[in-house]
Amino acid sequence: MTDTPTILKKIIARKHEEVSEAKLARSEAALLAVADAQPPARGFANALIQRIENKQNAVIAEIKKASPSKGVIREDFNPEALALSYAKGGAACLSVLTDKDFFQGSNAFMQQARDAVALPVIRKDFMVDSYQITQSRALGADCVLLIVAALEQQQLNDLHQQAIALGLDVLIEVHNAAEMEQALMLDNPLVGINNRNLHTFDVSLDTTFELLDMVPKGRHVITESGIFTAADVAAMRAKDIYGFLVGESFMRAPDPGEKLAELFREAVV
Ligand SMILES: O=C(O)c1ccccc1NCC(=O)[C@H](O)[C@H](O)COP(=O)(O)O
Repeated sequence: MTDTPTILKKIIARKHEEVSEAKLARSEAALLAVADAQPPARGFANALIQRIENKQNAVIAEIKKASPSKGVIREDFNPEALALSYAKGGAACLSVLTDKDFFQGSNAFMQQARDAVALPVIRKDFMVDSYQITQSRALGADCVLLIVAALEQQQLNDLHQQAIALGLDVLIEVHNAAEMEQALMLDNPLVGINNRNLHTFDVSLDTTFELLDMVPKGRHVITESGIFTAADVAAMRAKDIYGFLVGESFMRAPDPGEKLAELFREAVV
């Protein structure tokens, strides 16, 4: 594990408590039976890669009510309506925050969004235990996020292997060069570069630009956080980055899907 920022430490500590509580309510074996009965996942990575390889914008549109850095972002919050709006606006995939204590999310939000549209969905949460991977599949997620800063290398390997075995795709998230090296040890097509510094909450798109050269052919970059303008999108596209994960900018707009279409249409160069 790299130097863990305070907020991440707090979130991780809470996640361990949540997992212990959840295990008392339902065993992992019981959850596995539910996971095994799920229909095949929707192909999160494929939906992105098809677009990226054609130099088309591949947008993961995020459903996020609140965050530790910004507090409440959107009062008028209906996951089903937001998913429909994003599908209409041209999203490739959805991201739904399921963490309750720090993001005011819920597992039900993810299921409501997924049921409303045909788009693949990533369960956006902080994975620290195999229980959560099984739980994600049981809840109907198509992909999970693994944050390198939150895991030891062995845990990262194990959770990744488990997710793939369950039919889930994985987005591996990094913030710096050391984490990128750790991420690249795994055979995984999607690498998320998060532009948000979790120590200070500062956001700099330079994080993506600085780490880009480390990414070998065959891996696909998703730039995460801090995309607000058509110029931001154009700057990424100029560096051959076509994968985007965007939350706040859409969530603050009256019609998030319309905002998506506007931001990414204008930016096509
Ligand atoms: O958003 C936060 O404040 C935050 C704090 C601590 C850990 C993670 C955090 N955000 C999760 C995300 O990765 C973003 O929701 C996602 O990249 C979208 O970012 P944005 O477009 O800036 O909302």
